[in-house]
Amino acid sequence: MAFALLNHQVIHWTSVGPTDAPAIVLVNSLGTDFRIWDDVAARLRDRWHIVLHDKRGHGLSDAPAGPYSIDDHTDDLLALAGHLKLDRFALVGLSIGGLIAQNLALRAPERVAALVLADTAARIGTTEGWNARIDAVRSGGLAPIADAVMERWFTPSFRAARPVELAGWRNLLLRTPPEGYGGSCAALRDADLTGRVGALSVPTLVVAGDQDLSTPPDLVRATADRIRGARFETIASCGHIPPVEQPAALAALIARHLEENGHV
Ligand SMILES: O=C(O)CCC(=O)CC(=O)O
Repeated sequence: MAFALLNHQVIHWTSVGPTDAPAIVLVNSLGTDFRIWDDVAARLRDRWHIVLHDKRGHGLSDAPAGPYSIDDHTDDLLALAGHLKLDRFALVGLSIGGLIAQNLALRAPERVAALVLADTAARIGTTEGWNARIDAVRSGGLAPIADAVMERWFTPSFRAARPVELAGWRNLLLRTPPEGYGGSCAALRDADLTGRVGALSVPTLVVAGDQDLSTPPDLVRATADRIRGARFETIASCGHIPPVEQPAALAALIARHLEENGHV
């Protein structure tokens, strides 16, 4: 693991796999850090250079006072790519990470060889919903929302069969700084790329967990329908966090998309 000072923030990052292989940048979701990608990275690291980071407000990165914007998160990611001298890379974004990925691919399409958007949309949630979540976290921290979040992240069968892992991922959520979590909720509240995703020019795969309650498959598919040439796939027996619940299926979809688009 490593740290870099980017846009005046300490950003925690790591990479695995051969540094001379084509790069994949994985961008994580709200209330998580880059450990959610461990089981996906393990499946891809023989063939690709995998770059991971904790977005601001999360993990071991700085959590400056919010609100943040999708452009702030995108600026941090572009700065990390510059720091690592990554001219061109595949970009895989989960949920808010998918919004960051869409935004980066719109701002710097020449940098993005291929795009995978997982459990995300051009617009996620409502202003009222995000403001309520920001208020809840500001007054009570993460604990009061944690059980409801776990029900959206993971299917009932995962929660029943893997209670110890569930407790661990709940701990990850609980340890997210409230300022960082709320700051990124504001970024979600203020981001609406609906009118812009039609301009995406990068080969795009859009993926949804079939039981995702945060970004349900119909919402995810609606964004895929706006992106020229995008392919839409669902992952069976999966909630909002496929890299944890169905890493093999997600890794296989990513690998196939990159192979089909020559990023090998
Ligand atoms: O996961 C994200 O990045 C945002 C979507 C969300 O609200 C997740 C959740 O249900 O808590």
